[in-house]
Amino acid sequence: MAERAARRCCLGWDFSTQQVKVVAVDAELSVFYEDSVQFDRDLVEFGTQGGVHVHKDGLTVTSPVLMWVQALDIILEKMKASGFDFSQVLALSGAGQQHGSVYWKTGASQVLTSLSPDLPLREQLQACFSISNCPVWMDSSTAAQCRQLEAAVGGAQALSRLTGSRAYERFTGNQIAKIYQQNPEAYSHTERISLVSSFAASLFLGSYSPVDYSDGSGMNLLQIQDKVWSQACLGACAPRLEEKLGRPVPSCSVVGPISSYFVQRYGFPPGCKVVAFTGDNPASLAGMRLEEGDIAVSLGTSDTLFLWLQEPTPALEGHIFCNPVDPQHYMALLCFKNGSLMREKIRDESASGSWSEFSKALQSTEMGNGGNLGFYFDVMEITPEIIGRHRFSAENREVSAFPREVEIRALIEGQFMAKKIHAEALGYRVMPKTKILATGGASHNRDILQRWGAVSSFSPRKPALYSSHGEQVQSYTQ
Ligand SMILES: O=C(CO)[C@@H](O)[C@H](O)CF
Repeated sequence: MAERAARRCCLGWDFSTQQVKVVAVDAELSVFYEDSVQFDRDLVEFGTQGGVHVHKDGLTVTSPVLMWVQALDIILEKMKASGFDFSQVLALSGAGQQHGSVYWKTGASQVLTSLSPDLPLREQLQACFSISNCPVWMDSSTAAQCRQLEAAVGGAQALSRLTGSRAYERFTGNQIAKIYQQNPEAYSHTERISLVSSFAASLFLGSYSPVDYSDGSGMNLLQIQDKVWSQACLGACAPRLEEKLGRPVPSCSVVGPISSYFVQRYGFPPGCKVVAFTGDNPASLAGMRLEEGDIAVSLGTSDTLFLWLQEPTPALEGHIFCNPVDPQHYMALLCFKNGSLMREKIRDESASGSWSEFSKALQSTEMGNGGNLGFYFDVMEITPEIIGRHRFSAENREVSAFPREVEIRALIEGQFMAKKIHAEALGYRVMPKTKILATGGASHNRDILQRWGAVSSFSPRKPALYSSHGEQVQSYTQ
């Protein structure tokens, strides 16, 4: 076989809710390799749905940490089997679903630093976690811990000024507090707590990687102005927490060279740099090269709307994170939990599980949906905190059902109107030069995007709308 031309590159990793994905990017920023492991499809023994387990209480949501570890084993073996030349990898970094937390058992660091290159990660890390099922961002079971934290620091607004957000159930500090309160023995046997992003970086580093400022802003623990842990918040959540978290670092930090495990097992060069991983949304802001005044919409498992800010403007709704690109700046974010999983449910119910049927329904109905409005929250929504499906006819009467085409348009228009209304309530404004950039799985569906463009073009300043490929999407007026 002809020798493959050497192609120096960097690897980008995404440890998201539903999959682990890798892309290889060369010096011309061309993606020449990508692969993914879908948890539900490729790791069926873990029995997840959408990559998670929703517990019987309907509020607790977790994912098995060993599923994430094994997914990495699988994807690296697939790369190796495909003949991927790891020796050309100069550096790697990545993203993780925000707010999720991983609990390393006392003694795990010794295992992590002395991995045998003859064995997969899962086999060696099997006994390294004090909590097997990690709380993830879809969890909403920590309302009590949220109230305790807000009370400890002087209320919701005070907490928002300090950490960029009032207390949110999915935020890591409240999740740690719940584990300390309900499973004190596991907490006492935990020597390190990582976010999903820093957990992934730790696997490549062969030691504990620090939390970065940007993803650390999603914990209700980091003072976003000073970039240090808030002693008041740490103390309100759990004892001796700071020693389990380590010191946070700027999101663009090189945290060290790749572990010898990957050099010997896969052929990475010993000098391959590991750059701090960060949260999926901060990574999207960085990857999309968002500029001041632009707005990004990420249509993923969750839908998020975010933008670059020079100054923090903490409020009681939405979040302010440290900026992943410029540590002196910030980013604002609104999160909508009923994102792609909600769209997939309506697709299955009203379009026979087919995206092309879904698109046809959007094409066959008018903008404004004849005055019919719908809001669909099958799981407890974050923005705002509400659950259930709520449909209203043109006569403003609540109805129990819509015809299937009307239902599909009501879902999409309702999701985008909610984003616009909540964003404007926080002061986000479409400016003359505003670009709206779309990313995430659903952004590949032009029919969905064009409805977002139509909704956002309600404003007099008709912003330019771009897909995840960077192409401008002409938003129909229908
Ligand atoms: O909770 C969120 C952001 O605050 C979600 O967008 C998660 O990051 C999705 F993984």
